[in-house]
Amino acid sequence: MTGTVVAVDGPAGSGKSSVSRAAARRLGFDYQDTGAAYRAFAWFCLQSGVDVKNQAEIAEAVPGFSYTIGTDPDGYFVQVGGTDVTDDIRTPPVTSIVSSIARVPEVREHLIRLFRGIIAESGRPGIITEGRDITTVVAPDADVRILLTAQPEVRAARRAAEVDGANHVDIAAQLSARDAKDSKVVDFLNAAEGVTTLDSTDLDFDQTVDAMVELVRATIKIAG
Ligand SMILES: Nc1ncnc2c1ncn2[C@@H]1O[C@H](COP(=O)(O)OP(=O)(O)OP(=O)(O)O)[C@@H](O)[C@H]1O
Ligand SMILES: Nc1ccn([C@@H]2O[C@H](COP(=O)(O)O)[C@@H](O)[C@H]2O)c(=O)n1
Repeated sequence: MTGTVVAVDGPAGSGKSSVSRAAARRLGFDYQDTGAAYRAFAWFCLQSGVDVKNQAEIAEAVPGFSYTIGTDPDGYFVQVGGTDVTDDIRTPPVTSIVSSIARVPEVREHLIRLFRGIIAESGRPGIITEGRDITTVVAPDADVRILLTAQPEVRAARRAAEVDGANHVDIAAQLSARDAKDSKVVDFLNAAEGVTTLDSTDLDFDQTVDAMVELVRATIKIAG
């Protein structure tokens, strides 16, 4: 039986992966990073010589995509056909094409089925799944639905702090370009009905994790 399902959406760099993973660890839940699947498929297309400007070619590559993700927050990994791609999917060549790949309907249909299967098969008391369309498309009936956001300049500053010598202006432009492209496919900038907005602009990392954990615990208490 599926436990508590938590859906988290938000723009690039809003803290979806890091905060969701830390909250899952605290709650003893599984954690599913759906952006990793789109990135892994983009990596697979590059490796397979698919013309990433050709939607038909991208769609034809879908059946050959074999994907595994670790949902233990302490055992995160991403594999494509047995190859570990956990780090490779975060590199600029993948990040620069992932939005074009993610807008192909056959890709979305395939991955959404896969995400729902992973949620259904979770053996833990709950699972936090994060991405762009989790609260609205993948798991609209989730027990807890959160839009995690932060002001664009704050998101860019946090991302820039991850990389030595990063150019803050370039990073802000990249985040905003990706959000503009992605938000043509799904709306993750506005909270859908019933979705709670968690704005971390003025919160530090631990305060944001505390707020997410509290939202989940409050729901479990009401339900139980
Ligand atoms: N409230 C916060 N205070 C300070 N830093 C934070 C906070 N939330 C997240 N961060 C940091 O911001 C950076 C971006 O977070 P993260 O990678 O989790 O975002 P994301 O939404 O998953 O991004 P993307 O969509 O690009 O994958 C990380 O370095 C993370 O530690
Ligand atoms: N539910 C989702 C999740 C992700 N995407 C696309 O994947 C890209 C990478 O996501 P990250 O969270 O790892 O940054 C993102 O830019 C989207 O193009 C998606 O469409 N739906």
